[in-house]
This record gives sequence, C-alpha cells and structure tokens, in this order.
Amino acid sequence: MCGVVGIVGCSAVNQSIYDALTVLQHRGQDAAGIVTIDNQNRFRLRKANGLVKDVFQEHHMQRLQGNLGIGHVRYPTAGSSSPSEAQPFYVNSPYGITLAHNGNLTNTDQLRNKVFQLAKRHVNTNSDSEVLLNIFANELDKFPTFPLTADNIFSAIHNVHSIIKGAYACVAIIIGHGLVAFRDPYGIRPLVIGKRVVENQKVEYMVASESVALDILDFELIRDVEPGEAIYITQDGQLHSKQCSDNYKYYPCIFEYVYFARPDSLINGVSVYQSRIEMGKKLGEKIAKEWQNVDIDVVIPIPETSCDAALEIARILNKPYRQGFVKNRYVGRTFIMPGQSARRLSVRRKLNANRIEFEGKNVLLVDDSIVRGTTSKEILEMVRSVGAKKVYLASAAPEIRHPNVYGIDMPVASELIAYNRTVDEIAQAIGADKLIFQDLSDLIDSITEQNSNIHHLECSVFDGIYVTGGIDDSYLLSLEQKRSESKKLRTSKESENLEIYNEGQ
Ligand SMILES: O=P(O)(O)OC[C@H]1O[C@H](OP(=O)(O)OP(=O)(O)O)[C@H](O)[C@@H]1O
Ligand SMILES: NC(=O)CC[C@H](N)C(=O)O
Ligand SMILES: [Mg+2]
Repeated sequence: MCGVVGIVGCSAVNQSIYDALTVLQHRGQDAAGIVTIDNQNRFRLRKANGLVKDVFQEHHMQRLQGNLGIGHVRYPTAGSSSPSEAQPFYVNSPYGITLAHNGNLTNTDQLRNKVFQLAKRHVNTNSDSEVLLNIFANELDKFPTFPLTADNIFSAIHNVHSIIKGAYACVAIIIGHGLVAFRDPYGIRPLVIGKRVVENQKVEYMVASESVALDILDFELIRDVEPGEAIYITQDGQLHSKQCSDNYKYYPCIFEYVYFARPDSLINGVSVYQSRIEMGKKLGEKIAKEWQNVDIDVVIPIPETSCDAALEIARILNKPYRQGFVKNRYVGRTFIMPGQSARRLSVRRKLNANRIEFEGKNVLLVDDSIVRGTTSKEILEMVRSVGAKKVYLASAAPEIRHPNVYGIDMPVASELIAYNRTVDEIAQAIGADKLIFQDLSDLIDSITEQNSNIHHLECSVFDGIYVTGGIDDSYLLSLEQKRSESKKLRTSKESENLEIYNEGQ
C-alpha cells in the first residue's frame, strides 16, 4: 500500500516532499524515492531501498533541486523488492515523464506484451508501475503538438483508464508541462489534493495519498480526487481537473480504514479514527451480546492500530482498558514487511508483554485484523508465558479468506489463517481460548455512516468480490505462482542488478 505525494511549489520542494514521505512511511517501508525538476528542465532522482530517513542523505537532498516534484514510499505488491523497482519510474519519451503509483494492476502481463508489440516500448523490470508509466507515455505520444493542452492530457488519461485494469492512484510529472495526478475509476486507492497560500498570495498545490501529509505541511485539504478524475497543475500553478472515466463509482478499499491509513487522516470524507471508534463500538456490542457468560477481567490492545477500537470495546463492556504491551518504537509495521520470517521475528522485537497486566487474569486481546495470524500466534504464546489465565481475542475486521489483488500483499489464499477454517479452528490454530470477529455489515457501516455518498467499499479480502472484474481462478492461480512467499525470495534476487537511470549512492 504505497504512499505517493506531488507538489507544485513556488520555492524548493525537496524538504516538503521528504517531510510528506516521512508521515506516509506507514504505507511502505521497503523503498523510497523523490524526483524533482531542476532549473535546466532536468529530472533529479534519488531512490533506493530503505526507510525515508536512510534513503536521503544531505547530499541527495541538495541534488533534488526545483519547485516541482513527486515522491513515493514503497510496499511491494508486484514484481520484487529489488531496488530497481523502487519508484518513481522514468521514461525519456515523450517529453520526459516520471511517475509514482500506489495500487496494483491486474492485467500487467497483457499490457507488457502490448506496449512492446504496439508501441515498441521496453519495460525493464517486473514492476506493474513501470508498465503503467509506459502506457501513459504511449497515450501522450499520440498528440503531435507541443506543449500538450490540458484536454490532451485528460484524453490520454481517459484512454489509460480503458486500457489498464486494477487499482491505481498516481502522481506524474511531464517535463515542460507540470504535475498530473489520477485515480482509478473505482477510487480503490486514496488520493487527496490540497493548497497552501504563500508570499504574494501565490498558491502551492499538493496531492498525496492521505490528508495527514497535507496537515503537517500546512496545506489545506481541498478535497479527494474523485474516482476516475485527473488533476493537472501546470508548472506555473494553473489547476485543471476533469472526470476522465465514462464509468466511475466509489468503491474505496475497506482495508485503508481497518489498518493501512493513519487515524488522523480523512479519506473520502471519512475520518479513519472515527471509523475505528465505530468498529470498536459495534464489535463491543457483539461481544456483550454473544459472550454474556465469558469472564473478562481486562481489555488489552495489540498495538498499535487496534488501540482506538480496543478503547471503545472496553467502554462498552465496562471493563478496564490497559496497555499490556510495550511497543519498541524503533520497529516498524510488521505486516508490511516482505517475508514471513522477518515478520515473525519482528513481532517479538516489537512487542513485549508487561507481566503485571496478565498474571492470573482473563484477558481480552484486541487486534484490528488477523491476516496470516503471525502477530496473534506470537502474542498469545507471549501472554501465556507471563501467566495469563484465559486469553480471548477479538478482531475489529471479519475473517480474511480471499487474496488481495489491488495493492495489499495477500496474494495467496492458503497463506491466510482464516482460509478454509471455521472460527473455532482459527482460535485453535492461534491458541486462543475464544475468538470473535466483526461482522462485515458492521464494518461497512462503521465507515459509510460518515459519508452518505459512499454506498460501497472494495471488500474482496472478506467477500471474494473483485469489483474491477477479470479476476478468476486462473488469474489467482498465476498470482499465487508468482508471489507466494517462496517465489518472492527468488524473484527479488533475480532483479537485483537491473538499476538504470538511478544515481545509486
Ligand atoms: O495476522 P498478521 O499477518 O500478523 O497481520 C495482522 C497484524 O499486522 C498488523 O500489525 P502491524 O505490526 O503491521 O502494524 P501496527 O503497529 O500498525 O498494528 C495488524 O495491525 C495486525 O496486528
Ligand atoms: N502497494 C503498492 O501500492 C505497490 C505499488 C506497485 N504495485 C509496486 O509494487 O511497486
Ligand atoms: Mg498490528
């Protein structure tokens, strides 16, 4: 679930893009990149594997000159974790274009062949985002004029929408033109736009995956980019926007609210924090109704995302809420780490149980979601070892039984702990005395109650319905063959040395 940002400023944007990426870090911890345009109309690029604070040293920041730029933090969900697939990507024709993408395309293989056969374009990596950039470039190339008009750019994006399938929120720069941003026709991945007034009443614009990036830079949220809509901000600050899809509908990803987004973000007019409070309220009510005879002494969240929901559950159950785990602030999110053994080790390094809160007690642990069960298994073992009597577990999201194809790394159903298991079997597999999941209808209500314009959410991991179409058993099988845990390790090694267009050190 990568994070993207783009700024058209009146002064150097390198530091602002860096700062925005640091607050989007929770969306991707594997790689980071920034591109700016310097005063000779050249792209300046720095990208590498690692956290934002490690990728950009002072000398890189000095090289990233110019008032217009884009940035990306990566959580790989296609291709490999190789640095050659860090973003933004670049093509030199037409004009010189660079692009950063959050999401996942679902017809990448067909598109890769198509760009080669029809457009004679070579894509050097296994990244779906590099394919997307080439499709966009090819559509822009069909206009003979220079510079392109806003309408030219919008009609290129209209064509892109009809060619590519899947989820995408993109930011791009076209040399000699400006910043372009667009969102897929279902609005699966989030994208917001904001502005900031600087000296002489000049206006700077910013687009970003989450509103929190606008907040910390004092940009005012204007609105969400609509599903299917494109935004074009010229390099001298003229804003154009247009709906570029003939068939657009709001189907935002439900998992942004469950886990991915920061609670202080407003996405699609819905406060992520408020939705998590509601999830806690609804799940608390379900527990109160269905577990009347279960003796709970204390409610304890599994930090960090579940804390808001757990507090509300404790309030509804009228039980004490305690921070029973201490979180190591130097270990990031474990779910978005690339590989099962890294994830498992990191849960241990990240969370430690405070014996005093567990010894001799019946505890209700709360997590926002249970995906592979890595966290729950480790945590349950840990709390038993510090003397918990009974351990109950509540998940603020329902059972996850289906793969995700839109930018969350859950490509293989059999790797999911709930796959082919009943709730009792899942409880047994992770070692809980009792287990309860949120109902999907309650989860949906927790989000849609805040915005009456959103009637649907993209819920495929829960219900197996893929709104974009084209996802059948053979697609899922080929995804499994490409991206199962064991396969991913191999692909990453193979792609290690493909770095081109990158300054490296
Ligand atoms: O069942 P699993 O496969 O373990 O995945 C689910 C867990 O992973 C996430 O935590 P993470 O550590 O990534 O981040 P957090 O600190 O934001 O909760 C999520 O909040 C769950 O705790
Ligand atoms: N999670 C994402 O948004 C990833 C973007 C892109 N599919 C990649 O793997 O780099
Ligand atoms: Mg967690």
